[in-house]
Amino acid sequence: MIARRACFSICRSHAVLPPCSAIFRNLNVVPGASPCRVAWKLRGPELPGVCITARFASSDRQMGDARRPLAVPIPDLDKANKAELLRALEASAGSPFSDEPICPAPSPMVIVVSGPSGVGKDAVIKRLRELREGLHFVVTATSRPMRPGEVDGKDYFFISKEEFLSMVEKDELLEYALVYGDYKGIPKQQIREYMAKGYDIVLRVDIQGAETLRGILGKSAVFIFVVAESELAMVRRLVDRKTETKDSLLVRIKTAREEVKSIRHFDYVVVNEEGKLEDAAKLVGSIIDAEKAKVRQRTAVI
Ligand SMILES: Nc1ncnc2c1ncn2[C@@H]1O[C@H](COP(=O)(O)OP(=O)(O)OP(=O)(O)O)[C@@H](O)[C@H]1O
Repeated sequence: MIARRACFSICRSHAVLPPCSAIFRNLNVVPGASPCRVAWKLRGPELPGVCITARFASSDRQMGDARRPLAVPIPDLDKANKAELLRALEASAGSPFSDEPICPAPSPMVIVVSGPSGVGKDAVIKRLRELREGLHFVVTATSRPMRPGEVDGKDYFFISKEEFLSMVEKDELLEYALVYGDYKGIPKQQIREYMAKGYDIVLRVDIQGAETLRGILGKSAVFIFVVAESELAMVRRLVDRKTETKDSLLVRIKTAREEVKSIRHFDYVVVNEEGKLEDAAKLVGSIIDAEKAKVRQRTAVI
């Protein structure tokens, strides 16, 4: 490969040919042989991969006949062996075929998942986690008490109000808010660390958090709004979850009615229908795939 590149760059530099007789001598090729035949000799096993093609394009120009088409025989497609055919095609195309990727790998992206309380954001994310690799789900820091079944460091980092405020002071949070009396915030360090490792980042925030993040990240992140198929379904889920008091339930329902209006600020909406959690999680996965296939990628810098 190195030899190929070196040779190709010599050709591109339009090096004057007389010194090439020395090159020919080293390569055991008789100067004066027809360009085409020399090309074939040099592509033999003694010099695997050396690109002669481009050099002869240059040699032709040096000979003052740039318009003369290169006489490179392309063997019959159905008879030639593949390696021979590729070499002939390379010769005719004028430069070696690169096996470098045509498009660079997409850079890690930030996906913000939001929606009213009780629509199933956590449930969708949990399923997506099982379905897809290469995603890092940022663990939010919160000052709220742990719910039964939750695990510190997995569901949230459960910290005291004082610890939370100290993180705010040190500018260690990308975004934070006081939600229903408790602090919730996104640690920056975690995002940086995982983006550096090539992971896509999923942030799960409430509507207020999504608004703040839109101000910080703008178009550099993808914003997905999760909803239930109806208000009734959303309230049922909240009731069935049995995590709220009567009062907090009412606050969440009133807030949710307002929050649905902000749907227009998002890039995508995912309807998480009753009993169709799998479909909702897969749809989020498809959105990520579609974003990765975009010609103009979003590039978030945290
Ligand atoms: N598609 C679905 N069908 C039926 N139940 C669901 C579905 N999605 C989620 N749920 C259930 O609805 C309840 C609320 O879901 P979840 O806790 O994920 O909501 P959330 O949007 O994260 O809420 P919050 O913002 O209050 O934390 C949970 O008990 C969950 O198991």
